[in-house]
Amino acid sequence: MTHFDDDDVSALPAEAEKMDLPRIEAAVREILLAVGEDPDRSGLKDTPQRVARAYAETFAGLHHDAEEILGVTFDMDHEELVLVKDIPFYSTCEHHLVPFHGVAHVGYIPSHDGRVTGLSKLARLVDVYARRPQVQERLTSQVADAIVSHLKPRGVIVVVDCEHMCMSMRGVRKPGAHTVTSAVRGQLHDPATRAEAMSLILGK
Ligand SMILES: Nc1nc2c(ncn2[C@@H]2O[C@H](COP(=O)(O)OP(=O)(O)OP(=O)(O)O)[C@@H](O)[C@H]2O)c(=O)[nH]1
Ligand SMILES: [Zn+2]
Repeated sequence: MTHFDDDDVSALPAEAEKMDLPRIEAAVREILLAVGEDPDRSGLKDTPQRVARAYAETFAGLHHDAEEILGVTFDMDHEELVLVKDIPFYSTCEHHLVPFHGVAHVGYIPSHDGRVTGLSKLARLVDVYARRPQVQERLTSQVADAIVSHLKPRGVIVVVDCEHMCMSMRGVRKPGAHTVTSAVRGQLHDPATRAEAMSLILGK
């Protein structure tokens, strides 16, 4: 089995320290054997190590939480909708361990005391939950609920639009099919407020 030397370690994401990379390597080697491949042929010899390194990145969100991202807020006199749309992300379907990917639109109406977060933090929050074995519905509600817990906003809307590789490349084989999920909290349940947010999300 390949092991990580000093050069490899410097290329690893920090989260790798919390993962058992040799165990991932051993498992990948087993999968290659099980499907009828020769894991010792030259093209595959470094693959278990590469996959372990890639998984450290793909599943890095397991070792982060919303508090790290939304723990610091600042005051701003803005009590109306803040929306970051078209946040691209990649996640991993927990049923088949293949990617699903697309965009998230994340909006909230700040609390009366003006607790606001940096715009980039909304995109980082999406990644914290995307970089895990996931289903799209849970990803959507986790992002909304993290914003509710940490920013105490008056309302939240999260809309996620994805293509699932497990539906495109195998199984039902419907490339191009999109799955759209939404999570709405607080004042964004109000039809007019929700309609305004949706028109901003859908507007080009
Ligand atoms: N609700 C939901 N379902 C998902 C998600 N990602 C994948 N799936 C579905 O999970 C289901 C798993 O169904 P199973 O019948 O257990 O597995 P399968 O035989 O591989 O199913 P097929 O994909 O239909 O071949 C499939 O219908 C997938 O489309 C997701 O994010 N949310
Ligand atoms: Zn799947």
